[in-house]
Amino acid sequence: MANYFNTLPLRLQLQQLGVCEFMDRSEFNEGVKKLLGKKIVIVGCGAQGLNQGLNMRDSGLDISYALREAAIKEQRQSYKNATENGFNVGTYEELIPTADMVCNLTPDKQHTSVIKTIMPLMKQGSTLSYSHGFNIVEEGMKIREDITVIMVAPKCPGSEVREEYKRGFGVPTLIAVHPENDPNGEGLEQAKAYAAATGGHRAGVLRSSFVAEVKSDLMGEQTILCGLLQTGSILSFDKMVEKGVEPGYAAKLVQYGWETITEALKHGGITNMMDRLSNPAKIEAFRLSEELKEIMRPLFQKHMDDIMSGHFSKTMMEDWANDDANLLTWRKATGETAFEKTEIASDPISEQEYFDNGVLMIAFVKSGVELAFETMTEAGIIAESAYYESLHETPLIANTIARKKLFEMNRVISDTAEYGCYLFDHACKPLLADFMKKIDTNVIGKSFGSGNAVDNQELIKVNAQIRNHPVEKVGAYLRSSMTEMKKIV
Ligand SMILES: NC(=O)C1=CN([C@@H]2O[C@H](COP(=O)(O)OP(=O)(O)OC[C@H]3O[C@@H](n4cnc5c(N)ncnc54)[C@H](OP(=O)(O)O)[C@@H]3O)[C@@H](O)[C@H]2O)C=CC1
Ligand SMILES: CC[C@](O)(C(C)=O)C(=O)O
Ligand SMILES: [Mg+2]
Ligand SMILES: [Mg+2]
Repeated sequence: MANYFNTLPLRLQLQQLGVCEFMDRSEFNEGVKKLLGKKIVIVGCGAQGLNQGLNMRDSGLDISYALREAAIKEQRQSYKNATENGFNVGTYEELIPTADMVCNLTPDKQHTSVIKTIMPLMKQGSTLSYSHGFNIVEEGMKIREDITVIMVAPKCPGSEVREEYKRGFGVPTLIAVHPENDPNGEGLEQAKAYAAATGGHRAGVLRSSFVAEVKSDLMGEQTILCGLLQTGSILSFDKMVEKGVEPGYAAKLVQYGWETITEALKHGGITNMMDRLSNPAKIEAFRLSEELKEIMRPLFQKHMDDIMSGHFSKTMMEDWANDDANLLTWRKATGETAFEKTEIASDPISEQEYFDNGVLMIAFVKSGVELAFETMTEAGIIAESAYYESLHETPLIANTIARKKLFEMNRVISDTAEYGCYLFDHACKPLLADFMKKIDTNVIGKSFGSGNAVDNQELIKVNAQIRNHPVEKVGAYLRSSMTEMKKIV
């Protein structure tokens, strides 16, 4: 097999990268009707498998799980996930042959072996679904011509796919039909019904492509969503402790700080997050963010370039072949960091204090969201897709850190995302060494200071630059359709 994207002429590469149509809510008026009564078998009951299955069953669909025999025999966590939630569980041979749709929700590393095992069992004219484009695009997997191949990709960790659904909302979702596999022309209608079944239509659905999804997803997860939140967590915590802030307080400010400050982002963009600061603190956060953008831009561009060329995928697949040696080493090292090992203080921190004492964290979020958006759109990814993959998903990742720090984030995200997160973190921390030397507790751990007096012209200029960033423009438009979005903090 060869990287599918790299086999395309530039004309088609740009065409597939540019597939991105925001789908009006009225396009989902049929709801799940297209899949009602169909046998849907999910392979893999992990972060996405379990939570998508719960949502789809609650939406009225016939869901069961086909697990590998070892998982059933040893009653592994995936088996417990499925059976403890009352789902029918069987082997591939028992369930795949009668399935109308098979959802491959196993780890990306396993896709080629899983598809080779289940494809011969799939009935003529059935449908195969993915939630990430890696196997089709980066590995170039070929699927039997009679099988329809679709993608329904939540721009969200599996746990929050379920939590937002239970709140009566959903998560932004990219849907796609593989152009090489749509024999009956039914792929899009099936993908729409699947997205509605997960609740995605309540947050926003983009008609995308396998290429556009995989290239944007890899970039978002490696940079702003996981990589920079990991780097920012560790650097912010270490700086506070170095400067004498009580470690338990420092750990709590970071663990819950991302969720609190990005809740403001989720509802009102970078503008609203920055408006939660005093004028002097806002100007300082803006200054820090501009400096961070200048330092990190080459790294963001390198990650985008390596994703586009296939170099990232090649590097990660070399680790797959080496029994995930790097992934497991880096996962262990993350668990050994002082931030991860420090017990949080019991004293409460007010919602506003997370803003007042977290100016540096706000600068990290602003710089990372803007840089990821700018780098993706410069590389041909369309603004709506870049928004979902940067600004909107950051709070959803922050929710996982609030639960159990970086351990929880790296547990819930895919192994692919976790690997990319560590790659970024290892490169970014030394890049920010000189920047962090100048950081003091006035921007992380203690209040930036009282008073609100600033120079009018400077404030007007800063406010204009914040409000006029293109991510704010497309965000205001996309959030206007998120009428069921709920408060979390
Ligand atoms: N995690 C996330 O939030 C997101 C993930 N995705 C995509 O969703 C897909 C699933 O990822 P994710 O939910 O993180 O996966 P998880 O690692 O959480 O779960 C994988 C599941 O697959 C099973 N599994 C592992 N190896 C094999 C194998 N060789 N054969 C059969 N089953 C196997 C595991 O069960 P057991 O080991 O017990 O057999 C487990 O149930 C990926 O394509 C990912 O890129 C997309 C968006 C977000
Ligand atoms: C951010 C990581 C992710 O892409 C996701 C939750 O969307 C993943 O692969 O886990
Ligand atoms: Mg993602
Ligand atoms: Mg991903």
